[in-house]
Amino acid sequence: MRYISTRGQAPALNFEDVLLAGLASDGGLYVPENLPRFTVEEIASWSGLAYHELAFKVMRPFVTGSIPDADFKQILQETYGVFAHSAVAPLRQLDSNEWVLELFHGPTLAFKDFALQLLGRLLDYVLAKRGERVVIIGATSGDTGSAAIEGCRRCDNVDIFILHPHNRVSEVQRRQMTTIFGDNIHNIAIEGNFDDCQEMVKDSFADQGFLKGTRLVAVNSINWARIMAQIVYYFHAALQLGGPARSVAFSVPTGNFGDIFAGYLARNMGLPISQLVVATNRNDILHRFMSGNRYDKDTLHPSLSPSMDIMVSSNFERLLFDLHGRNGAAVADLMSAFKASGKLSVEEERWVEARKLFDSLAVDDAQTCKTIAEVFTKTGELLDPHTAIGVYAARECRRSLATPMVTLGTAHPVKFPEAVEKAGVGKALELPAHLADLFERPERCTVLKNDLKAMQAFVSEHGNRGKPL
Ligand SMILES: Cc1ncc(COP(=O)(O)O)c(C=O)c1O
Ligand SMILES: N[C@@H](CCOP(=O)(O)O)C(=O)O
Repeated sequence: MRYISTRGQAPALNFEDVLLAGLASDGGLYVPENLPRFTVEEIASWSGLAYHELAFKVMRPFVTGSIPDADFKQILQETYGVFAHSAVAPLRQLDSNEWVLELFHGPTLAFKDFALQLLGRLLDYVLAKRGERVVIIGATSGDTGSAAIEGCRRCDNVDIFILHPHNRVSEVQRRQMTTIFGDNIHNIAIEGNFDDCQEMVKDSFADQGFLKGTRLVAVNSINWARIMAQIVYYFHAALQLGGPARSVAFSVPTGNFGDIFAGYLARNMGLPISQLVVATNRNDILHRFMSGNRYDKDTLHPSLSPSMDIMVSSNFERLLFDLHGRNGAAVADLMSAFKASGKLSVEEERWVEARKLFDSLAVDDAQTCKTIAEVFTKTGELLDPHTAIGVYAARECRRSLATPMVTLGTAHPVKFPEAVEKAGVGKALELPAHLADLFERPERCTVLKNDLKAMQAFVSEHGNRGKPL
């Protein structure tokens, strides 16, 4: 499998090189040159497979030529063996034909574990084979950071730097990152917002001099391997609900557009998905695009769903690439105009094409709390605020009551006590056993100004197991 850039100017890479990349050298994002497509019969034959076996069937075409089948199978078995639920991603029914896919049974209690547990193991495998060390710089609004640290902490050949917006993640999320010690683990709180952190990561790919020749790898969803792993659970859910013989709809709490883009790819790979609902909080740039063809930058507002406090949505570029007939030059022009003006819209017919599949809704904090309370009272299922946004948007945007609607349950409510408390459900939240002493553990974190050079200087000073690069 070869991967090409959405801006058309970077060299094509194989899976191993795409895993060890982030942004392409032309500033674009890597996507498969040709997406594999499965027949309905083939997908139907996967019914009843264990999660790791299904993961192998879905992802195999993406890694072919880079990772031998036997090694990939073993990596997948280990990856999904660490999840606390035997079904890995269980479905919970809320109402008639309405479901939540619980994606929070991994070690850090968010959907990010599905990809980052795999990514850590793949990096270990590939770097050991190459005898190479890398530096990771990742940006987090709370969940990617801890999942990436957990996924990579045992990697011998990785130094990981995670940037989070100072005082803008929940305390549980912060502690999940800052209480993990190791001379290759570095937490940096940036005095800015998530978009500032994300921009620093992207700017670092553009100018890597500060790394003195060490390779820079991404753990955010700009890394193709993240998206690849997230495709699998759409197949997993649909197969349990009568797919592929019937269509399924999904509602996805959305920020960087990675998770929902994985659903879009699952559909293009042959899985009958009739509708994808983009569910945002008040940081609603994606909703404004889907509802009115306006992708315009705005001010970023803190919300009760902090992981989705994102303005510039990385993976939207991957969708734009497809909407423009995979014309890299057109995407490069659009993205440079967006960089200059902070505004983007597409030709009417391209937007209409997107709207055939995508609907959207922006949900405010009050409605988020109301939904947490309502669902808890009716079903006993305690939703985290991100998932609650997905459930409310699913109910509002649903096209057919006859089609199963699955909301992705992206995080465990215990990570967001403020929202749960505001919802007034009166249920005590208990951290799982492996995190029971989280609030007693010492923390380690460096606070830095919102300044690219200061962050890069910190990385060069500590990038070799805490020593200078
Ligand atoms: C709990 C939670 N829900 C939803 C999202 C949105 O996912 P994406 O950025 O892939 O759209 C995130 C992070 O981005 C998250 O941490
Ligand atoms: N919500 C994320 C933000 C980063 O998104 P990513 O999927 O591109 O890593 C987080 O919790 O960090």
